Amino acid sequence: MTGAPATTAARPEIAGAGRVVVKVGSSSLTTLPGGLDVERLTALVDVLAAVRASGREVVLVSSGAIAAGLAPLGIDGRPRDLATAQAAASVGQLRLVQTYADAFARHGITVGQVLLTADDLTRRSHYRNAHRTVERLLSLGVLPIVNENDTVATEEIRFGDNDRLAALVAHVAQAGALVLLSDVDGVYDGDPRTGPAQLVDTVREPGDLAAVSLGSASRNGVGTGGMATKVEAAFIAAHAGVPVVVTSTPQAADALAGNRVGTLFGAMGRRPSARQFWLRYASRPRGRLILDDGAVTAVRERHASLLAAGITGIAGDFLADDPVELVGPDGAVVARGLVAYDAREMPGLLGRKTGDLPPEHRREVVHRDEMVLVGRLR
Ligand SMILES: Nc1ncnc2c1ncn2[C@@H]1O[C@H](COP(=O)(O)OP(=O)(O)O)[C@@H](O)[C@H]1O
Ligand SMILES: N[C@@H](CCC(=O)OP(=O)(O)O)C(=O)O
Repeated sequence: MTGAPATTAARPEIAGAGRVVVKVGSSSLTTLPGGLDVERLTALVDVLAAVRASGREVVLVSSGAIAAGLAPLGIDGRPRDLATAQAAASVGQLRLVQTYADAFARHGITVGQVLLTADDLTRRSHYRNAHRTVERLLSLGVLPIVNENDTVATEEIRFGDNDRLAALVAHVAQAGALVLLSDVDGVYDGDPRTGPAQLVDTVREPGDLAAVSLGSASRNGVGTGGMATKVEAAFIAAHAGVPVVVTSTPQAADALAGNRVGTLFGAMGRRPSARQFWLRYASRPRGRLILDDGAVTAVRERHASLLAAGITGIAGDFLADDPVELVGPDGAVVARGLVAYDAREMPGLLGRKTGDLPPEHRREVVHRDEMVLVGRLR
């Protein structure tokens, strides 16, 4: 059931998206003293149920597990230590999905819980698995509700914020649009809490936000990233060819109908292959290859494969097929790619011309098809 009806909406790229990922932040689902705000959650469910009834598919990325666990545990304010946050998430996630399940059931919609750790998207095989699961849930008519698996995620392996998770899910789910819902109705040219600010209507390229200052998270202290993580997530999705609207939760229906609310980030590139997207945004590099100036130019300007002759050093304990960063002599990251050798094989290859190497080592160190250039997002 993909494919929304033809539209005359102000933002046809959103209205016409047959599959949408909607992300809602903690600040929209919880009350100031902590605990779930069932009324606001139910209002959002009603909107999403109507979107489903119009024949579109919906994947919901919902924050709120930690915030929803605070009141039942008698904890005041967002916990600073990981173990307490994990305990709160354990209690809160259950309440969160149970409340969603009940509210969606009133519309005859079955929900499925999908809890992801960063490893599920940073490892290529797991990434494919996440894609298959979401696809199957949708084909069965289930509405997937995604969150980070906070109870097991440790500091080092966290996504950190659900905005970025939502951008990755939009790609994993091959969505046509992403809507990021929060307590503020769009991106302003300055933090609206600290003074008068103007809503940005549309962002077509990163330069459109060059002069914008993006402050910290919301007033009630339950959100994590503030507008900065939303903008970064919006750019990730937009660069992957997925248009994004950043707006407030009460404007969800308008945003999904393609009406002119919030801030639209137009698609900023063709949809990359799953492998390219994963390499660029989701993979976790296991090491670094240091390139000389000639290799930087060859990789960046001619999109050439990386040969041993242009590598001056390595760092990290990677294995063949692991993702690594390609960095210039100044330490700036130029590209990411899948390396063709184990780190322990590399010292004997560095700086040597391909013809001088033994036959088993005459292949590229990183093939151009296994490489993506890394530019600045904004
Ligand atoms: N330039 C800006 N435009 C809009 N909002 C901003 C900006 N800078 C900071 N903010 C703040 O970001 C907050 C939203 O982020 P956050 O609290 O993380 O939300 P959520 O919990 O919904 O993910 C808003 O309350 C807003 O005050
Ligand atoms: N996974 C965490 C949410 C982390 C997060 O990004 O929160 P938010 O900034 O409110 O979207 C939770 O469910 O509490």
